[in-house]
Amino acid sequence: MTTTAAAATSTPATPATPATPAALPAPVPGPAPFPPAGRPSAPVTPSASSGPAAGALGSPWPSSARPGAAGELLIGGVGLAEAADRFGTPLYVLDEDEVRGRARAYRRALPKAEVFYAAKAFLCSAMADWIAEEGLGLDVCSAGELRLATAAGFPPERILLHGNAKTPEELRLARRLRVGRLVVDSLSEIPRLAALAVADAPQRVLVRVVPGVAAGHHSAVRTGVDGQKFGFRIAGGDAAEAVDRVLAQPGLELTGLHCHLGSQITDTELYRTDLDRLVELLAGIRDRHGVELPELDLGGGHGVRYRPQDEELDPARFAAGTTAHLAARCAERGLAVPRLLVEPGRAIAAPAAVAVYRVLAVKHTADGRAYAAVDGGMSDNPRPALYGSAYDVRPVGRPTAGTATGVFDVVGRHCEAGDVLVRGARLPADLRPGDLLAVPAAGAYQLSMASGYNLVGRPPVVAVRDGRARLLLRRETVEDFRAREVGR
Ligand SMILES: Cc1ncc(COP(=O)(O)O)c(C=O)c1O
Ligand SMILES: N[C@@H](CCCC[NH3+])C(=O)O
Repeated sequence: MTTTAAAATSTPATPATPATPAALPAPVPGPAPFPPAGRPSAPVTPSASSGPAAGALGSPWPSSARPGAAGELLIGGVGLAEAADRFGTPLYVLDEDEVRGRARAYRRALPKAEVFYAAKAFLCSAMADWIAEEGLGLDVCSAGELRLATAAGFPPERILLHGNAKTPEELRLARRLRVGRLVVDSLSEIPRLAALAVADAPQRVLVRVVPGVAAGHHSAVRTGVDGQKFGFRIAGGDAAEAVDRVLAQPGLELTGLHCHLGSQITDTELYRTDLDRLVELLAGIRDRHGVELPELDLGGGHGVRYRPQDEELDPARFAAGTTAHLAARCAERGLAVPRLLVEPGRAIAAPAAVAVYRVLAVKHTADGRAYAAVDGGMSDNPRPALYGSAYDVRPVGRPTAGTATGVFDVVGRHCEAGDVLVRGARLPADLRPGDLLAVPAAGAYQLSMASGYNLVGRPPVVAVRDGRARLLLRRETVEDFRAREVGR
């Protein structure tokens, strides 16, 4: 076993690795000094592009992605290698136009619906600004998300608050800020919320229900089924009871039902099955209480491509299928068609970011395996370790055309054998320390679930647009951790 490319003949590679030992590793630069927070930085000069038009790389890369000279990859007109040198690695590069374009696509596809971006996918003040400017609402599920959004100026009436365990403070805060809608998830919160109601402004609420539809990429995110903590089951009558109790509270205005099936769903048929059950419940509520609820929230869960071969859920197809199906079912049951609400998170944020890592070590083992160890890992992207999620990866910053390739596991730097970011990646066989690797579809549930493991620190986020890069979030340092230490 060696730790350089010199012994790469043991790589399960095609064809054989060049016999010459790798050049000395390129120096690994430390983080560059940060420009003042909140102000656009000087433009990063776009490298001369030799590649085809925008979108040339196709999904899962942002549509602005295009190859530049000498192996550079441009996102939003900014070279990733250049950004890595300037801001350090690991680095998350967020394409503002991709976020805005995806938000707009939802509004176009669902012009009569209300679209809420699910903040849990990734939230910072700039993201809240873009979402607000594109006319979407915001789905939050904690006081933290709520405070960040409103501090950034997001209009509270366009916010919807979720949570299976809302604290009394969260309920009070939501009322004080006059949050537009609140999704009820347990019987005990109904009287607590009603007690906070203000006479002139009843709180609009939806009741979260469980239709018994299994959907989502992993059991941990399947929330449309029995036997998990969210919502009220339709089967068995839990949902009907919750509706009864909300309707009995004069301070609460029940506007509709909410259902979130799960996450990373690519089959639109599942939403139609969901609608069948929701419309039956709406009809039951009409029959029992004489009220027709005006809103139906189908949650989020729209799947994206992590690799070129993956399926994705097309918002336009989703929109066409669900609106037609809802109208047909409502007509059958003699119901007025409720307004749709949707809460996509991943589908707006994931494809907009690319994670950039620097290779710190390359290891070829006598049993024919090859590992590329990078400077990030499960602390910035826990998804592979949590769900076995698969990703694409490509080298950036040096020409690779015509280079022999080998199969590598791209591993993180954390002290767990399960800290593997990408399994079985095809990368240049002469991959060496100092090389840069880019991982697309990095914008959702990576930084929002990032941790302080091993005190490595969470990476910075740089927004790119029109050839300019600006730092949104600086790198977390050990000083941030030490600042929280108030005793010893
Ligand atoms: C209630 C609710 N709404 C919306 C979302 C957003 O889901 P996704 O990012 O898969 O669209 C989630 C998370 O899965 C959720 O729990
Ligand atoms: N964290 C999950 C998605 C959870 C969505 C929240 N309800 C993932 O990365 O796939």
